Amino acid sequence: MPVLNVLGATVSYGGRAVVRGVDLAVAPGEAVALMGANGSGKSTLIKAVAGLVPLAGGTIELFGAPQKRFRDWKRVGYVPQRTGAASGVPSTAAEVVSQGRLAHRLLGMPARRADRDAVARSLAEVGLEAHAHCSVDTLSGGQQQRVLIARALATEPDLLIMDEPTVGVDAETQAALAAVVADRIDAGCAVLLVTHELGPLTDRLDRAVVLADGRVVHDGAPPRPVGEHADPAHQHAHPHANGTGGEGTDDYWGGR
Ligand SMILES: Nc1ncnc2c1ncn2[C@@H]1O[C@H](COP(=O)(O)OP(=O)(O)OP(=O)(O)O)[C@@H](O)[C@H]1O
Repeated sequence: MPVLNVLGATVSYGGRAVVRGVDLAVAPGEAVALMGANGSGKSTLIKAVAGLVPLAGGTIELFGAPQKRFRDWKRVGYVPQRTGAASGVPSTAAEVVSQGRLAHRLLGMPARRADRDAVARSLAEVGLEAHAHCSVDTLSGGQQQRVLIARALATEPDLLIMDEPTVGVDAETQAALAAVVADRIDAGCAVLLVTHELGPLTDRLDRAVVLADGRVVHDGAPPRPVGEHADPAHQHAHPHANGTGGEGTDDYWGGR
């Protein structure tokens, strides 16, 4: 049974469909990259999976349950895109990461030792144990991004959904975070990762799903960086940018 099964999903903003009839299944322990040009609908699709935007059509099942009836959100960790962890309300890194434990706690009950341990462990995993009691608005953008990753890890999810989690994070830290996620994959956690770059987690990906204009145009082997795409300094051309070639096109996918 897939941990995630998206069938014919359509999402519209103001009557404009930006995700159009997407099918996407993720098996237990599978690591899937969701790729495609800017504006192709990647973030919108995973927000729909996380229950943050409604479907205009199709269905989403989580762990075999229709999303509408799904209540076991502690099995799902979500790292949003580059919003920053600072909310305007002063919160420490540990407080933000504690949000990842809310679904584990009984209503109105204080954090138990298991909750506190999970928060401390997750902060350590992203290398921020020394910053636990710092207000997140005093942290750098990359550190704030790591706080959001720690929050999702603290959930101890069986499905980890991440929207470009390492944007603004330096290469060394990206490699460390990839190792943390790889450990979770080894422990049986499924991963759905929105990414533009073939980063240090590439070797651990089982599949890549590519969207173009809200539709799936590839579902299969992850791309292998070849030629100029292998160069980290290469600027990927996006179809939206110049009307030709780019990620999510036949050009990028070797003329399939
Ligand atoms: N809240 C919103 N209201 C209206 N339109 C939106 C909203 N969010 C996204 N869109 C539009 O929906 C389309 C898909 O956006 P989405 O953010 O899902 O793309 P993406 O593939 O994640 O892009 P990127 O790689 O730039 O993050 C875009 O045209 C975007 O402008």
